[in-house]
Amino acid sequence: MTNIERHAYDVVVIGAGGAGLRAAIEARLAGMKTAVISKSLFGKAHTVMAEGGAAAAMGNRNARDNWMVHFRDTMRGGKFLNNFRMAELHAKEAPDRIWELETYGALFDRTPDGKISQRNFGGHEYPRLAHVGDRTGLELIRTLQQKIVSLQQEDYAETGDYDSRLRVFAETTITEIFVQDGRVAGCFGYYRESGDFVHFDAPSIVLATGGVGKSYKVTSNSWEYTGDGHALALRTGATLINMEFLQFHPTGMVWPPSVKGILVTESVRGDGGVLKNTSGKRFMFDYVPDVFRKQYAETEEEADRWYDDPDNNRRPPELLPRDEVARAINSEVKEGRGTEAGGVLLDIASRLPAEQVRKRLPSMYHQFKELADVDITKQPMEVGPTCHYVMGGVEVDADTAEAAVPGLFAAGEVSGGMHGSNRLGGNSLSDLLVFGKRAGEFAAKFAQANPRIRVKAGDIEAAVETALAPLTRGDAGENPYTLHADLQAVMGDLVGIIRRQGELEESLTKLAELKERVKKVGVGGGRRYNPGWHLALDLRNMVIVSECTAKAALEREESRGGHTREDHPGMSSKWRQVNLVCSYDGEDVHLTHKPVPTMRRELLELFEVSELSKYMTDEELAELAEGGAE
Ligand SMILES: Cc1cc2nc3c(=O)[nH]c(=O)nc-3n(C[C@H](O)[C@H](O)[C@H](O)COP(=O)(O)OP(=O)(O)OC[C@H]3O[C@@H](n4cnc5c(N)ncnc54)[C@H](O)[C@@H]3O)c2cc1C
Repeated sequence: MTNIERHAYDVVVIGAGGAGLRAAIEARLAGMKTAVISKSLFGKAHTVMAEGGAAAAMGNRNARDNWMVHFRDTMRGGKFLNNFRMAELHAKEAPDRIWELETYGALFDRTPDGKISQRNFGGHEYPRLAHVGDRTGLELIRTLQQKIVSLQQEDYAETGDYDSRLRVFAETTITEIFVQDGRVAGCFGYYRESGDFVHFDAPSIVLATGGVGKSYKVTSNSWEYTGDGHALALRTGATLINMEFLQFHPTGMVWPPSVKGILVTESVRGDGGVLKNTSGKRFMFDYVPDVFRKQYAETEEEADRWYDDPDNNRRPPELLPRDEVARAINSEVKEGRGTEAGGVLLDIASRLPAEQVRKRLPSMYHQFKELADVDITKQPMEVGPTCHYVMGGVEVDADTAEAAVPGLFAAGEVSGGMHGSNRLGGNSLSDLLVFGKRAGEFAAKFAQANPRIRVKAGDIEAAVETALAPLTRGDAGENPYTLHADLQAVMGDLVGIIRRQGELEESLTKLAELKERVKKVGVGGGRRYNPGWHLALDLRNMVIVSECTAKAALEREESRGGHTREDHPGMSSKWRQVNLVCSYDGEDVHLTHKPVPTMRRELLELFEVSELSKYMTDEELAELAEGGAE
């Protein structure tokens, strides 16, 4: 019989990025015995890579900023498909979450008068991103870890055991969540180093596993982003929404090939960097869509004046939301005005003195110097779109972060709804703080009200069998690395930044083949640190999540945010009313249409009717007018 280490907790948090750590802190503060589990080393989560900052309407740089402006910007960025309640809570609570981080010991950059500094970012009307140079995620993770350690020290003082109430399980991958009596009962996984199995009985589980980018070849995401939380949720009977919406960040490195996809932070543009094609033209002025025309400058002179006088000038078009900039770069390259490596030029060298570039963008300076031998204080960077963020995710209740299965919660990038069809830069770090806290709080409440159930031995045995299957097949099975490359080719070539009906249909045929091949994946060697085995298990998740994206992308016949259909180029107000919901029957993904929740009236009134008319149907506008003109 296989040896399995068994634990019992009140709350188990899967994921130790910003969302997971914030949730774990909250659950422990509520007195719950909490485990936090991380596939990677503790501290190496994706959050650590975040560069630009966390968006929160603190009004430190411009006193006109407030939650209503932030809410408006977020809804505009998401093209009105956002779960409005999530966007509202996020805008209202983000400042408190940032100030709270200071009480945990975070050291943000400062304004001359000593407040937390805030920088400009695409789609944000005012400077709003609290930051630490271009290494904000590092400080965020450092601070949250420090808080965890301080809580463990308190527990040690009381119980003599650091892990008595809050324990970290690093380099531990969860492969299964168990549901019993209609609610969550526990989860199962393996230690990456030893390959030994571990099981947790727990009434509440928080998914905080991040995104899905590793299904794409050109991506800013790290090896961890294999959609595990998305797939775990589906397999427990929970649902995903908005999976067709993937953010292709406009500026990833395009050269040299070995580093293709690595992120070039939007802060470069926020701090004055401009995009040019190979003829030297600042091309973004040609790509301002009608819905944004009023807010963006029409000439280079006005755009340049905005940096010093934002109240009397309109923003540079380089700071349009990411989907717009990514599509513009894609068009320039396609029309032959890109570089040989398939990118365009991002110039900060001619815009800021060298010492300012090094001070404000130290990571970018080193990244280009070390990886591409380019000195960005002297030369432009070569950049192009890279798969960066998934807007889609676990369908949750906005206030409690609870998924469709009782006891299952989700926060951070793995959850869906908050960002609609496109996320604004900086809104992820604030999202994971706001909803990480909420998920921890409500997971704790659920655990208080629902006793632990002991997972049935048969369910655990089945999980062991599934985990061991690739090793049992051995080298005779399908090679996981080949399968991964094939999956990335399908997703990159057929479900990429610009989508077409025929290609999406082809992707589904190919994904069905891949799904069968993944069932036959095999690896040699044993359980002790075996990356081939780890990938074999991850593929099971990637292939289901990719099916969700491809099916939803085929279904949605319009272009909106992170979903561009060449054959349906415009936004459709009918489609704005629809969320595509994915469920899973153990074999196939199924799609259903669900109405997008209707925004409360006082929130609708934050927008001019002329703006709403760009998004809403005539019936919706008539209804709004009937309610009385305000
Ligand atoms: C280069 C880069 C720069 C960015 N810059 C910004 C920025 O400036 N501002 C901003 O708002 N956003 C930024 N983002 C986006 C943002 O960093 C992420 O969306 C966010 O950090 C996600 O946080 P999270 O807590 O949801 O997930 P993560 O921080 O990725 O954490 C996921 C955790 O889940 C664990 N995990 C995954 N699967 C399993 C499993 N099966 N079992 C156990 N553990 C598992 C991982 O090990 C990890 O601990 C950036 C992203 C990148 C890639």
